[in-house]
Amino acid sequence: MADLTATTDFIRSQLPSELQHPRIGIVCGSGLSGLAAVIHNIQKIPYESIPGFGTSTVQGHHSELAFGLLGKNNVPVVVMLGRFHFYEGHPISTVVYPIRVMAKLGVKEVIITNAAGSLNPDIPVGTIVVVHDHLALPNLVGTNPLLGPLLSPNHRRFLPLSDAYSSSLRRLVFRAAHQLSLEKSALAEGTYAWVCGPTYESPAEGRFLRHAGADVVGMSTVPEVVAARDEGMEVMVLSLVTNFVVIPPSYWSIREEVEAELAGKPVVLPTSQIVSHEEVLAIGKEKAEVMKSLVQGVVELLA
Ligand SMILES: O=P(O)(O)O[C@H]1O[C@H](CO)[C@@H](O)[C@H]1O
Ligand SMILES: Nc1nc2[nH]cnc2c(=O)[nH]1
Repeated sequence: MADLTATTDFIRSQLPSELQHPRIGIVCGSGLSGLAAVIHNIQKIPYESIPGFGTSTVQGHHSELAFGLLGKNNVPVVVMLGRFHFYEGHPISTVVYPIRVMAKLGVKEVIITNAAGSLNPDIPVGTIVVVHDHLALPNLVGTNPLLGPLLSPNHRRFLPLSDAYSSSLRRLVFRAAHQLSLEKSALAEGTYAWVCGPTYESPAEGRFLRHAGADVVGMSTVPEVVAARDEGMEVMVLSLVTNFVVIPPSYWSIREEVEAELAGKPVVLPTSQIVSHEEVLAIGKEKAEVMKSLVQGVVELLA
């Protein structure tokens, strides 16, 4: 891992003193970097210039670390305008490096956003899911960001994750939503499944994740959550549902379809939907305002 002190020294050298000690860290997911528009006194540092950072290569992810003041009460924040995904080929330590940098800069709470597919018929596209738990298949089978030697004697060897998603921060989301007069249906609570990607789920994988208890699925966030907890920070995650994961019934049979055709019986084909990153970004754009207001509302309540 790169040297955290060198990274934070470099970052501070690029900032005026009032922005050097951010209180809250924010990660903007696919298509959700519009938050930058409401940050006052914003200063952006390109990822490629920061020691230890990779470059975010995914469409809809800017590749800049922003510092500034957010909300009516001018809370100093550090914002990742774009993140690193494991599927981009970054080592898992690089994926979570900015989170460790946030901790080193003094951040105590991290708000993480992402775009995700819904596995739950009760959670439609456009809903913002307040994540209360996760299912991390990569963590369970060997792609855990905490694999390897302890970073310091202060880090724990066995990190519990039963309380990873702060209940007090989750409460604040619903309070902020109330202040914004959001409809009840705008928010849901649920479990996020982290998959490596970059493929979207096959129907059987979608069914599997749903049966395992996940409500939404995406290719990010959980490594950041794990690293943030490892650094002792409080975490809140908001997933914007940008699409449905297609889960046709497993009993659909092409043989029965052909036999029905040959027998001259009516054939009802399952509706087919193919998810795309363009669709993900389009919904992100549509819902950017709500996400922005919600994050800003939580920051105002927190500080
Ligand atoms: O999780 P974020 O970065 O919001 O992006 C989500 O959208 C992309 C797929 O469309 C994947 O990267 C997935 O993880
Ligand atoms: N894995 C996964 N990631 C997503 N990100 C946005 N939508 C999806 C999805 O359907 N599946």
